[in-house]
Amino acid sequence: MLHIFEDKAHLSKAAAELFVQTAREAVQKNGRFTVALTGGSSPVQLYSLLAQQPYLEQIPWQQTFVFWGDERWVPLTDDRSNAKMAKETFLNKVPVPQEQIYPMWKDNMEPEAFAQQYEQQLQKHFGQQAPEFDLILLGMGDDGHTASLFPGTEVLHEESHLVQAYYLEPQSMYRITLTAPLINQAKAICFLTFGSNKASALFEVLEGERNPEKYPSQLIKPQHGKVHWFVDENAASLLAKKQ
Ligand SMILES: O=C(O)[C@H](O)[C@@H](O)[C@H](O)[C@H](O)COP(=O)(O)O
Repeated sequence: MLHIFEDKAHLSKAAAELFVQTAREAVQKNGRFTVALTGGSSPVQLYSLLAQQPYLEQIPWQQTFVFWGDERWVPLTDDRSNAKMAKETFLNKVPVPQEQIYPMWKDNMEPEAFAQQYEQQLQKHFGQQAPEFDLILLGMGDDGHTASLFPGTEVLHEESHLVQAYYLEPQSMYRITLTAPLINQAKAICFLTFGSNKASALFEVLEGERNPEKYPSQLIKPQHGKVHWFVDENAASLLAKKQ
C-alpha cells in the first residue's frame, strides 16, 4: 500500500502513529510487540518522535522486543552502528527493558557465527510460533537495496536461513541481515523512503519489470502481512500510479 506524504516531517509522524497502533494491537492480541528496526538516515526523525509525547506514553515499552533488520559489523560504539544510532535517538530514552533489546553485534565473535546465534535468539523468542515480526521497518537505498540485501549478492537467494552475514566487497565490510524469506513472514512492513535521489529506484521497484537481482526491494512481498510504502512527494515523483 502506497502512502505519499508532503515531506519527511509528515511521513515520520504517520510512521510513529503506525508504530504505536501496531504495538498496541500486538500487545492486546499476543501480550507482546516484536519489531525490527532499520538503520540509515531515513528513520532518525521517526525514532526521535517515539521518545516524545504523545507517542512515548502510548507505546507498551515493557512488552516491546527490539531486533534489527540489518547491521554493519562494527562495535556498538562505532558511528556506523545502526544500534548506536537507535540507542541515541530513542532506545536510551524510553522504558524498554535492556534485556529485550537485541543489537546485531557481540565483541570477540566472527560475523558468521554471530549470525547463527542471532538466528537462534530469534527462534527462541518466537518459540513454537512462526518467526513473524509484528513490524519490520525498512529503508531503501537509491540502488534499490533494502536491509543489507544488496544488488547482485548471494544473500538474495538465501532460502533456509533467517539471518546471514557476508562480506560486502564494495564497502569492504561485513554486513548482517535478516533474509527476505524471514522479512516476508512479518505481519507488517513499513518502508521509509524520501528524497528525489530515491525516485528512480522507487519507480523501478514498484512499477518497473521484475528484477530483484538488480532491485532487491522487489523481494519484499509479505506472505500474509501488509507492506506500507511511506514515501514523500519527491521520491514519488516518477510514479504513474499515485495510490
Ligand atoms: O543503512 C542501513 O543500515 C540499511 O542497511 C540500509 O538498507 C538503509 O536502510 C538504506 O541504505 C537507506 O539508507 P538511508 O536511510 O540513509 O537513505
